[in-house]
Amino acid sequence: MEELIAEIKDYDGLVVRSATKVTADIINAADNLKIIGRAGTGVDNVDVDAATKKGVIVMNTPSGNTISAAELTCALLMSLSRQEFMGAELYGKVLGIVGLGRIGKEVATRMQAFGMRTIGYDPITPPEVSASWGVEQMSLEQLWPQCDYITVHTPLMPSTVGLLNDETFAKCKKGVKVVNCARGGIIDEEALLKALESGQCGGAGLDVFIEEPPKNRSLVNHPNVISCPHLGASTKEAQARCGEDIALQIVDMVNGKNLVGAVNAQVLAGAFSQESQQLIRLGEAVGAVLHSCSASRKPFSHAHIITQGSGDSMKSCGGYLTSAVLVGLLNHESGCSANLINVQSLAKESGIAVNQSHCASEEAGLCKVEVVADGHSYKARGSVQGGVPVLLELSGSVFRQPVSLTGNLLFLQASADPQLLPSVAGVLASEGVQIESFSAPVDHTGDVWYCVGVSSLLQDLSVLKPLVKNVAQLSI
Ligand SMILES: NC(=O)C1=CN([C@@H]2O[C@H](COP(=O)(O)OP(=O)(O)OC[C@H]3O[C@@H](n4cnc5c(N)ncnc54)[C@H](O)[C@@H]3O)[C@@H](O)[C@H]2O)C=CC1
Ligand SMILES: O=C(O)C(=O)COP(=O)(O)O
Repeated sequence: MEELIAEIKDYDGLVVRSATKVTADIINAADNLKIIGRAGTGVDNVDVDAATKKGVIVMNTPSGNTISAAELTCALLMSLSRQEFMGAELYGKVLGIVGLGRIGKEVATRMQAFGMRTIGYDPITPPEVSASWGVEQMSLEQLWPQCDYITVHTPLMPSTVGLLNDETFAKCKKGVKVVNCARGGIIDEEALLKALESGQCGGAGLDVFIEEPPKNRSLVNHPNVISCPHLGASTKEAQARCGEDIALQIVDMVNGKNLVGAVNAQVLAGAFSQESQQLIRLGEAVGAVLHSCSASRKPFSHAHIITQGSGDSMKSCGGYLTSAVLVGLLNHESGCSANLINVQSLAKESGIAVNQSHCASEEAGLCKVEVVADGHSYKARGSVQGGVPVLLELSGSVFRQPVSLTGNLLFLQASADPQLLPSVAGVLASEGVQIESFSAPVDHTGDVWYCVGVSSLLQDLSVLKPLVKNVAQLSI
């Protein structure tokens, strides 16, 4: 681990199997890290929360080793049936499969070839789906007493820790044989040892342990246990598949082509088209404008993002557009390095209440944002025109021409005044800054917002203070 912490600093990507524990310390030491690729299924060896907070994508290759893990499970079931001089046929016996996902399904169809009756339980896989591959679903209460063999194929999570425990072993047939090729702890290790000692459990095939390799050897050394050191995925074929899958998935992600296998970046799914990229740039730019214009009144307490338009892209972009706006709002905060992966959790940590809604309308796609900082509301409305993000309105001031949200921009709030432009131009010229564009609001009453495109940002914004009520600048 020390070695990885020292080495990881300059790397953009990290690919691991299950033995490498990617802890928060490793993730936080990785200044450039953008992606953690798990060449395999379970991501319980990666601190996914820490990665998400750091804005790092975690991705796995969930189907590359399915067949290998299923085959090892079947090999253990067969070995358990013939472990002694006098064995027992699998034919006609009942196999209970807890977890009917990828591996559970492959185990079922293989063991049916031996004439086993396959029953199972899964809270997500519909009974009619598992029935189509020969597994009758039932509650665990109904399942335990019927099984001659039980195999578990769930992820390790609070609801699956100790699925087989003292209480559930007691509900099983005496002499039931169990296999765990999923994760250590799904079958409670102490309960299993007790059941093996009492004969309630007639044998166990274990590929995984709570601690790997297990320091406590009581299960491994038990005469009725057949054990492997986490070899379910260790075949040439599975390793070739997982290695190739993770490499291709990372290359696709880096090339902005596709996002496959990400476990913590749901917001990015479907955000790779050119249209989505333009909307993301719009969201970030609108967020950045509101960040600059409300600079004196932080922190934000509320952000409401409304998408408007009838097109499919506007209906489906809410998730990533909201995140993009938040990136623009938060990215310039000191010490904050927000991106689309971590920004929702950063916003939550900063106490910003975020709302998102969509309003179907015949108008072209619009992104409207309202933020509240120190009790004051700031609003912006923008869209994408000709592939470029533009600002149409800022806090009640509708611009005569859409403001192109690119380059160096100055936002000025002042009383409506035709003399403002020449006065501002004079001050800017004396600072060596040229005006490249100027957008005035339609309205001429009260305090209004102007936007000025400039050749470079001002060193000292206060030179404009005598002319305006409020001034902000940013570079997009
Ligand atoms: N020993 C090894 O080398 C390998 C182990 N694995 C492990 O095998 C396990 C299964 O992998 P896959 O089949 O690919 O996963 P999967 O995600 O396709 O299937 C898991 C299934 O478990 C179900 N499930 C969740 N909670 C449950 C509960 N409380 N009771 C019953 N079912 C529940 C889910 O609905 C899902 O259908 C994972 O833990 C994975 O890490 C995977 C590959 C190799
Ligand atoms: O893919 C999984 O979940 C596994 O348990 C396989 O782990 P491994 O890649 O063999 O270290």
